[in-house]
Amino acid sequence: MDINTVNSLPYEDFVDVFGNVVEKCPLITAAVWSRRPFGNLADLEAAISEFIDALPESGKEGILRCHPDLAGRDLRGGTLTRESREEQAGAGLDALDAAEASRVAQLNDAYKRRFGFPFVICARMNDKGRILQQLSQRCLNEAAAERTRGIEEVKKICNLRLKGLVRADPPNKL
Ligand SMILES: NC(=O)NC1=NC(=O)NC1=O
Repeated sequence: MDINTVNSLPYEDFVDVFGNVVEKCPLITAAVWSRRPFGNLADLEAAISEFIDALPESGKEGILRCHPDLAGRDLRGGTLTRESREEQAGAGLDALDAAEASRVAQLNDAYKRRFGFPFVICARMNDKGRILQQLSQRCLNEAAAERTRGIEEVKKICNLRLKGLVRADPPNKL
């Protein structure tokens, strides 16, 4: 779809298409719809980013809490969203051996106990080795730093999901 088509979508279709670009946060999509027309994909990305940045810390933590654990209950139970399932499988998180699965679960729990929100990373930009390394390393950070970093990862996930939906190049004028 090109940006002209995006701009022409009625509200319901816009939310149907873009409602999960931020995992389980269709509110963000519903909010930025009124910012149309978007000049290009970067404008749409910027509108989402600006909405997120304007949230209070509690709102940012809420976005992080909407994310399923990596290699967690939702993956095991088959209740991941399509996007999340593809992302986690792409990083090999659906093929962990028992030791890896146990380590990820233990680190995810430790991370959540420490910060009160889950570890979030853009799975498509990492493989399982780096995700495990980041998970153990980021457990040691301060909460404010992890809230910021988690939101940065949310934006990376969002941008990749948007790129799968909207053609970045300007529509052909010819
Ligand atoms: N906790 C997470 O980081 N979840 C996820 N990262 C992704 O890239 N997809 C997810 O579901």
